[in-house]
Amino acid sequence: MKAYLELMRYGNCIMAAIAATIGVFIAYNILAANAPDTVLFPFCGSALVFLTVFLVTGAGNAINDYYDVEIDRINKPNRPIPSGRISIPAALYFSLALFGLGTASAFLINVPCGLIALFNSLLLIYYASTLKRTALLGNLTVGYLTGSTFLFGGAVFFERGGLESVFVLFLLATLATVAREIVKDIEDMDGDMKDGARTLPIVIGARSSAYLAASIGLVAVLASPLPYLQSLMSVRYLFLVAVADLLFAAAVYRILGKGDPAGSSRMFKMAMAFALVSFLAGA
Ligand SMILES: CC(C)=CCC/C(C)=C/CC/C(C)=C/CC/C(C)=C/COC[C@H](O)COP(=O)(O)O
Ligand SMILES: CC(C)=CCC/C(C)=C/CC/C(C)=C/CC/C(C)=C/COP(=O)(O)OP(=O)(O)O
Ligand SMILES: [Mg+2]
Repeated sequence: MKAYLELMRYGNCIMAAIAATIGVFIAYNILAANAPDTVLFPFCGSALVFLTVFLVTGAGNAINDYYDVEIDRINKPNRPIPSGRISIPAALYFSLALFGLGTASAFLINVPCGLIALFNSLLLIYYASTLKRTALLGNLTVGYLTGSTFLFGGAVFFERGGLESVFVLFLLATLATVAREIVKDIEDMDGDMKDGARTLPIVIGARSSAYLAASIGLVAVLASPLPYLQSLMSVRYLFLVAVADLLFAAAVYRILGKGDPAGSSRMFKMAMAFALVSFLAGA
């Protein structure tokens, strides 16, 4: 059981599910502010949103490790599949089962949510099998998928414009994730090169990739006041996201100043987690 939770990277699943639930809450706040007597908070829908994103994210992580087993034997040999704790066929069937359950639960919410979950599931499989080995396109894909958690939450109110209401959260999460994914590719250059992957650092070099990741990360920081300026978030958000911005700046320094991709990737993730807390507190 523990190995399967590790294969799912359940910490990421919880983060992603919380982000999607924040998307529901933000969209509800905006719609209820404009039509207080006609919008009811969807408790059941929120639970299904949390469950769907938890399952589909876990499926995406599992199928990723299924396709990455040869890279991970070099880069991350202690992961469940290369370490032999989970067999390759078991990992595949586990991932497909999670995709099926997650997509089914999304359709229980409404058709737009079901279609987003189905599209994201197919994209996660295509990313793991193909896209992740293409320069920048793989990074943009993971960025969209991570940012789409907010869109998925807003889609609960699809017919009332819920998607548009959370677009800026989608944008911030996508920018931050793309920056971190480029840094992760710098960290994984050895295994990726042996696997014949043509990631951005392999194509343009680690230093140029570091500058691009830093630039995208700093754009995300500069854009971070937007949810407050758009009245999506309270002033509490502003104070808390300032801490996240400092962590993003530290992540940028780690990769540009110290040439430490592993440390920068960890710092980016801490910044993203703290940014999520600021969304929660400010919503
Ligand atoms: C500037 C600003 C305010 C940015 C917003 C940042 C934000 C709120 C990001 C949300 C992040 C989120 C929804 C994360 C979900 C889980 C996750 C980490 C997804 C991406 O994972 C892909 C990654 O490659 C997994 O690798 P690892 O973390 O090393 O297992
Ligand atoms: C909104 C819905 C229904 C689903 C969203 C699903 C989400 C949040 C996806 C986020 C991105 C994600 C979890 C991608 C999974 C694939 C993955 C682990 C990408 C990074 O893989 P590698 O580039 O191989 O790096 P690793 O070394 O971490 O394996
Ligand atoms: Mg991988």
